[in-house]
Amino acid sequence: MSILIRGGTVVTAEQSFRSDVFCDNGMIVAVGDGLDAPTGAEVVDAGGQYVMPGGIDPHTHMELPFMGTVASEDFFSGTSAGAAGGNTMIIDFVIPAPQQSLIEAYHQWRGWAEKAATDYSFHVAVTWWGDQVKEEMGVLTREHGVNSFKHFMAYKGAIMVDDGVLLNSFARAQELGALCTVHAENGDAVFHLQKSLLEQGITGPEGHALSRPPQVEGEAAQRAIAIANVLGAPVYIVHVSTEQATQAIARARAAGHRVYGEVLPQHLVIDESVYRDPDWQTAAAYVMSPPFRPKHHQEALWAGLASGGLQTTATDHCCFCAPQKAAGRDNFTKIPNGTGGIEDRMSILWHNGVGTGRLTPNEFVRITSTNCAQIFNLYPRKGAVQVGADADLVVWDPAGTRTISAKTHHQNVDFNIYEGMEVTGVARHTISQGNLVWTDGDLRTVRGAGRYIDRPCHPPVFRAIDRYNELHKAVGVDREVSTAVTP
Ligand SMILES: NC(=O)NCCC(=O)O
Ligand SMILES: [Zn+2]
Ligand SMILES: [Zn+2]
Repeated sequence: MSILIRGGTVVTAEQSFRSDVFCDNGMIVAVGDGLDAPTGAEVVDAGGQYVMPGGIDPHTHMELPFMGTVASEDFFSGTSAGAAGGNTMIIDFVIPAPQQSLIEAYHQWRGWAEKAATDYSFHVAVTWWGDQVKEEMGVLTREHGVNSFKHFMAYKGAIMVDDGVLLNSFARAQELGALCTVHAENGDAVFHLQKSLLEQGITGPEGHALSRPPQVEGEAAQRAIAIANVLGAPVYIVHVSTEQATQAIARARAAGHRVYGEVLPQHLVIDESVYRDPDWQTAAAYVMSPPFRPKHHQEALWAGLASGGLQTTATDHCCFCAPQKAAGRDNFTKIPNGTGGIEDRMSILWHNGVGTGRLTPNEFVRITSTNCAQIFNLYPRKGAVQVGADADLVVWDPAGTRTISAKTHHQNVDFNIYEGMEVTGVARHTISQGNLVWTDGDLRTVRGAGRYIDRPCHPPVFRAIDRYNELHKAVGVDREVSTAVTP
């Protein structure tokens, strides 16, 4: 199938220019003015609209088994909802149970993801350590296109790892040319505070935020960065929600370290007051980790995105419906952690970022696709509008408006954390592999049309890091054998 996108303004991470874009056989084959539509080509009128790389969400959890239940959104419904919001790729997480083979878990997730409607890839979590894990990290990078590993510093007693595991895993990943990512919260501190709050009789969702104060994230982010620095390894902090973690990343980057930070739109626009909602079910619907914060943290996150100190935006899309959240009715530590939003990420960021002058349209592209593609070694196949790139595009209507609601969204969850927000900036058409999968409100995704995308190790930045580390490697002192002292 071929498709001509006519009359729009192409917006990339670097520049904006009037141009048509012609796609054939799943790829962009021409970018230029006045392109002709060959017979049979579909023509999309992009007059007055922006033609941008499709959004890439580097942090989702479709059908994740978690906290005694399974996330309600599966790979088909989730990637379809993503397409309705202008996304054309996700990077989800394989999360092996402690002691489970990483390869076995990887195949489990690959099976679940076969129903995805748009392209996808996987980070693999390291949830325990041993020779088997070390070996399997190598197999995943060499044979299965995995170039990033995830570490949870929280969820004590489940998938949390300690500093010893971080050191071993970061060192191994560095050897393989793979990037380590971390969920930065001090799990011991969270556990301690949870216990103490329950003892005080605080059992409601407000306890969730009280047990995970900003310092808990700031300390863990700083520790993960320090551990990475000790090894000369890069590190990527997922869902940065606080001023403290933002500053830790900025300090490290100013000192020349390769540290990356990801922000979720929900942390930019929703604050901690939601946990004090008098309705338990509403308050519980917002339970996610890290939790929503006092408002002033939002300004720090926006500043991080605008300054380039924070590079990517994701959703951590992990949906649980009200009956699932109800598992924590009497104890906030049992409320499944997670919120949705893959359908709304792009609109929330456009409306509150570009619409308020915090971001330029080019910066918007950078933080919704290009930086992610570069950091996780997908660029320029993804995250670019250029000949030879995949035809994964969004035709963005900067003046279009919609009101977000669970009544009209395509996400398989009964609540929308942005309920009632009216946003300007909407995906008018989404093109995945050269096919129109969302057009003027019509969702045309196909179950199973998504492809698993390999991500090779050793992206360019790793070659620079390897060179730097080689020039700065530890050198011992070559001493002459001493004859001065004889026993
Ligand atoms: N974020 C969240 O609350 N749930 C999903 C697991 C994680 O990313 O921590
Ligand atoms: Zn997390
Ligand atoms: Zn997550």
